[in-house]
Amino acid sequence: MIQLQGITKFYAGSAGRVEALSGIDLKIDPGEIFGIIGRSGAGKSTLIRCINLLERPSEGHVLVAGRDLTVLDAAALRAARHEIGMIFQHFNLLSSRTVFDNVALPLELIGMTRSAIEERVTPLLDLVGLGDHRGRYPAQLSGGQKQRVGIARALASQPKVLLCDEATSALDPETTRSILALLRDINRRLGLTVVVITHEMQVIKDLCDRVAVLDGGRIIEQGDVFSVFTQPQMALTQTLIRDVIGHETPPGLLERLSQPHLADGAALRRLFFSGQSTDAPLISELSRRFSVDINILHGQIDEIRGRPFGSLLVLAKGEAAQLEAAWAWLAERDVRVEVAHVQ
Ligand SMILES: Nc1ncnc2c1ncn2[C@@H]1O[C@H](COP(=O)(O)OP(=O)(O)OP(=O)(O)O)[C@@H](O)[C@H]1O
Repeated sequence: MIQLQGITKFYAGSAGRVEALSGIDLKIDPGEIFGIIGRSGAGKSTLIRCINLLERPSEGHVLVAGRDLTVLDAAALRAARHEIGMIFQHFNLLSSRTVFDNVALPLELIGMTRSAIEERVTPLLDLVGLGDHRGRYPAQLSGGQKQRVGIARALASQPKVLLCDEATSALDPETTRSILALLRDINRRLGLTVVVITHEMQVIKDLCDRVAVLDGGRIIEQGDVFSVFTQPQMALTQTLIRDVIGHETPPGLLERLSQPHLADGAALRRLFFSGQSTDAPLISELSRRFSVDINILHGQIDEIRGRPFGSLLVLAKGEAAQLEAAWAWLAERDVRVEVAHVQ
C-alpha cells in the first residue's frame, strides 16, 4: 500500500544542512498497522509527513496505492491526498466549529452537498462514539473526545491510509488505551492501512502489527512486533523495550545483589520466555532435574495480541556442570538465557 524508496530529507539549519532522513526504504502492506518508533529528533515527524508530502522529500519516491506522489502536479496531489487521512498530537480542530462541522470540513472543501455530508458524517460520529456530541464545540470536549473528532474528520474522505502523528502523546494512559482500541477497531472494520509514529513502545505493543525503529534518520531494525519485542537486535530497541516490559532491575534489588554474600557462588541469569515456553512449569522441572536451586528475583510475563512472553531474573546455585546443562536444557525449550550483570 505504501512504498518509500530511498527517502532522504535535508533541512537548512542555522548551523548548516540537517539530514533528517537518510535513504529510507520501507514497505507497508495493505490493511496492516505499522508503527515507527524513535527518540526525539530521530526523524519520525519528518518521515510520516513525507508519506502525504506535507514535507517533500529531498530525494526518493513515495508510492501510495501504486501511485508515485512525488511526480504529481499540485491538483493531482490534492486529489491523491483524499486517500490519506491524518490525525495529530494536538488534534488541530477548529474551535469555532462544532464537532459535526469539524468532521464535515474536508467534505465542504470538495463541494459535497449538505445532505451528502449529513449522510457521511452521522455514521462516522457514531463509529467514534460521539453521536450524542455533534453540536458541541472543541472547548467542551475532553482530550480523548477531541482525538475522536480528529479521527472522524480524517476518515471523512474515506481514505485508504490513516497516518497517526503521536496521536495519543497528549492523552492520559486510560484515554490512550481507548483511542488505541478505537484505531484497531477502525483498522479491522474498514480494512484501513494505519501508520503510527510514536516515542512510546507501549503504543507499538498495544496497537501495531509491525514496527520499524528509527534512529538518526535511518531505520535500524524492523519486523513483526512480537519478534522485535522478544528478540530485539539493536541496543536502542532493547532500551525502548525495557521501559515497557519491566526488564529493568529495580534499584533496591541491584543494591542487594551488589553485596558479595548474596550472589556468592551463584549464577545470575536473565531468562527470556516466549510462546509455548511461558505455559510450561520449566523452572520447577529444571530444579528437580539438575539439582539446582533457583531464586526468582524479578520478572514479568506479558502478552502481545494473545501471545505470551516475558523474562525472569534468577539466581541459581548448583554444581557448575549441572548449571551449564540446565541452561542448555532451557535453550532447547526456546528460553533465551543471558548472563545478567549487576552494575
Ligand atoms: N523545519 C525544520 N527545519 C530545520 N530542521 C528541522 C526541521 N524539522 C525538523 N528538523 C530537524 O530534523 C531532525 C528530525 O526532526 P523530526 O521532528 O522529524 O524528529 P522526531 O523524531 O519527530 O522528533 P520529536 O519526537 O522530538 O518530534 C531533527 O534534527 C530536527 O531538529
